[in-house]
Amino acid sequence: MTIAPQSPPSPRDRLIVALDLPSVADAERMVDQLGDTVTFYKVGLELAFAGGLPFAAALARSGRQVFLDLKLHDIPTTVERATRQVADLGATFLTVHAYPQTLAAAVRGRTGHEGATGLTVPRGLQILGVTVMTSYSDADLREAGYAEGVSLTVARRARQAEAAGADGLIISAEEAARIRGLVGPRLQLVTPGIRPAGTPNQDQKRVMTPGDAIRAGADYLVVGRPVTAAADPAAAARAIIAEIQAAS
Ligand SMILES: O=c1ccn([C@@H]2O[C@H](COP(=O)(O)O)[C@@H](O)[C@H]2O)c(=O)[nH]1
Repeated sequence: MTIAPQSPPSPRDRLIVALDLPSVADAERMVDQLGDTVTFYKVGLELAFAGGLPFAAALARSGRQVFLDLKLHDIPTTVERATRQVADLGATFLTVHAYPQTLAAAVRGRTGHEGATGLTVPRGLQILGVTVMTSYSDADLREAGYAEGVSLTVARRARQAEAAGADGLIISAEEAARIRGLVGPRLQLVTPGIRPAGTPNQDQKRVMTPGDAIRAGADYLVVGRPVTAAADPAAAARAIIAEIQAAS
């Protein structure tokens, strides 16, 4: 079988807006405000625990791309079965923590699933391994008992994710160029910790501007508060997309 090469996403499709909001009603309002400017949304823990999974499925059915940032981490059977359930929601990306057992289980869960009809259901779900959270510095990681620090830990987890058959990585854009050299072109590099110039870092420690992140080799930028807490979220999103375009 020949697989046609995928065309690279447009600048607009490379921006993933994190809907870290307290209710589905707030999320619906934000999606309405952003209109056609944004095509790709992330539903994380806050919204998922507020009824966000049916909302995410509806968003996917409406033609938007959906990233379920659920950061699964459990014994392999639980992760595999949970991934099977998530695969039915129509999302594009699902995160799991980038540990070898967890990654391998999620990859099994997103493939070869039998639907209610007994036929294998075709899957679009891609598994992203969370390497080291962008809110962690070297000191934070060492305090948590990981003596290697950020750079070596991200590299180790990236190689393990590739070996496990994951589709992509959550890294900070600071690591993108080096990790691309390590893992080759197959894995999608998805980067939170994006801060347009002049916006506060808040709890993020490893940050980059949208333009620098694209130049460093990020495939997708995840942006939450700089868009959702802006006075004009659509204008903030348009400015980021313009920066992505200029840097592409
Ligand atoms: O390492 C990680 C993994 C996930 N995130 C998520 O991305 C967004 C970032 O939101 P901002 O408001 O732009 O800081 C948020 O949903 C995190 O849960 C991350 O930041 N870092």
